[in-house]
Amino acid sequence: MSSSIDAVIVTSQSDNLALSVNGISWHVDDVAILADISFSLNKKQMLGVIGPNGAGKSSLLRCLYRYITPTQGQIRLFDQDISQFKGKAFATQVAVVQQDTPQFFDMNTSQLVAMGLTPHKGMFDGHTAADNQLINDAIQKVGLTDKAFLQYSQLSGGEKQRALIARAIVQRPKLLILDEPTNHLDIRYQIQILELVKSLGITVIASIHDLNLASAMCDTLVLLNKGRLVSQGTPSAVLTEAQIGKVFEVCCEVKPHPQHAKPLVNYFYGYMSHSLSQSPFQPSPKAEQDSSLCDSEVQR
Ligand SMILES: Nc1ncnc2c1ncn2[C@@H]1O[C@H](COP(=O)(O)OP(=O)(O)OP(=O)(O)O)[C@@H](O)[C@H]1O
Repeated sequence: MSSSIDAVIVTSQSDNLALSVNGISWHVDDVAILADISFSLNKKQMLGVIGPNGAGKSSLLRCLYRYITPTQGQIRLFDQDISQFKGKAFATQVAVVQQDTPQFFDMNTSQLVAMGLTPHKGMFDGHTAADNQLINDAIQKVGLTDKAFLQYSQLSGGEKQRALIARAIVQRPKLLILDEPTNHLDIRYQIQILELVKSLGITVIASIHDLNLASAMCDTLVLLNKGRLVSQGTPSAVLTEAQIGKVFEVCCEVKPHPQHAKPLVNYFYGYMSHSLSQSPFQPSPKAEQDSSLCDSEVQR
């Protein structure tokens, strides 16, 4: 009796799983860029990948979208090993907005966004009215309607980024992977673009440097350091003062955000890691009074 109930529960959990990463490592010349990383992600959740420069965020995302093949371990997407997907089938499931936007496409914004239709089309298929509607809607969602017929090369860095996100929207993936999508964006578009991708109702994985943005927008976070997974869980579980202090070597306090109550990180200036040069700032009086605000290894 109890075993049949267990079986039902196990089935429903795996049905809800978008991605499972099991013990992946990636070595280059015997150097472990990623080491023994495991985590899972439910469907329609937004996962933020965070960590300092060089932590392995882009390398992990590249494994997920098959740009690189892990040396060890397995990645399953919608309960299928990602290595078993045919190229076009994978492109109907997964869209990617990479960190380094290509500087030159000899096409205008609308033509670039239309490229998102490619995995869904045969070689001689033209655009239908519904396709054109999809393209125009995506361009409007990222705020580029007035730049729809401007050459891609003439867009600003942030506009290029938004055009590439519109292309990914048109691709209608089940999983959207974004490598530092907010890199070139001003604060309005950082919030707007992440709210937009969240509103698509699909599974999203994004590497994000801004911990407060990651906290506000993501359901779950993966914290990497030196190629290893330090922590995975809700923003409250991952973004603790101790963990941020240790991994990023900064001094901070974490409080509930006044609007959404998820962690809000306030950084203190004047505390430097031993490896860095003298800070131009003095420790804040509040931080100085309360030594618990700083990890002892970080505090001078
Ligand atoms: N093809 C490669 N060959 C050798 N080393 C590599 C390669 N790709 C990445 N690395 C190294 O792996 C480490 C992790 O790089 P990665 O780009 O994944 O980090 P990241 O967390 O995305 O960093 P950032 O926040 O600076 O973008 C870095 O030290 C990088 O130099």
